[in-house]
Amino acid sequence: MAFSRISHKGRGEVRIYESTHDLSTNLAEYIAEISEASVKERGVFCVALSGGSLISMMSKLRDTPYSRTVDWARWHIFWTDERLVSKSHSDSNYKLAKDVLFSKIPVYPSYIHSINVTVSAEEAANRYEYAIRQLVRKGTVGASRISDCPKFDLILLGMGPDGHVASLFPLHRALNEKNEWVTFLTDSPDPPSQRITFTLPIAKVDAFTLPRNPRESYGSVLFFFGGSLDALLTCAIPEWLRTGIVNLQWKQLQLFGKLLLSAVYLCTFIQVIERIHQHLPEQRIIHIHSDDKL
Ligand SMILES: O=C1O[C@H](COP(=O)(O)O)[C@@H](O)[C@H](O)[C@H]1O
Repeated sequence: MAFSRISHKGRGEVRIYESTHDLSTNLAEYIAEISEASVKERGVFCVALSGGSLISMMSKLRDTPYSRTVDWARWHIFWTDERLVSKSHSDSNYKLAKDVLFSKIPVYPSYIHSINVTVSAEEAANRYEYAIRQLVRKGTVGASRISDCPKFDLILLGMGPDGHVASLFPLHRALNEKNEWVTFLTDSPDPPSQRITFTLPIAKVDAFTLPRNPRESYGSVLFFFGGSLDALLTCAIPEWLRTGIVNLQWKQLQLFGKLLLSAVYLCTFIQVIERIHQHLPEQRIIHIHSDDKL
């Protein structure tokens, strides 16, 4: 299987695959290995999943040998984020994972820890955090040795085209949440607007993908605060101001704005990465970032 590795000074590595097929084959193998090791060590395997393209990349787990060899009855499944829609809605991360995976493999229904979407987003976040706290207390979910955080055996995160992971969006205030494990959004930049998400202290990042198209990504700085600066700049400057300025001035303003935003992003990025690195060796988190987004 062809893939190249980039190591990050003992802080995990990036694997770049030549095809989605190779990536999903290797991902299934990796998940099965971590599951086996966790069950051996702790008697259970606690995995947190995002929604999106990640789920189809996990679909090889339904096939042999995994359908027979994985100890499915020991799996506890969590969601890194959820959209506040009914569980039968096509936007539901729960529905996606259930349709593609969990209706096809013998996991215990009571070990599927989905997010309650019948209450307000705030209430749903509080209840989910409470449920996780109870499981940490019982020892089902591991506890961090260095922070007041749960330690899942594995967290699998996709990444949206704008660089969002779980429902943590670039520059959104949910990124500043330091105390809660789970928070909520009522103004998600991507619909649906109401979402529940793991916060940055839990959804730490240990793989760094360097986007291959520098024009779109503005280099590695935008790994987490990803996306197009043009789009962000357009959001940041009100319409009345943009239309009130002649084209030439607008070009200069764009350049100035880009420089300013780049500086702000760089500072914020460094801070976030420093914070993430404080916790890195503790928890396995895999980022899936497919190139066709770039
Ligand atoms: O909105 C979401 O998007 C991200 C990324 O999805 P992808 O299809 O672009 O990989 C997903 O990880 C997250 O769970 C979901 O709520």
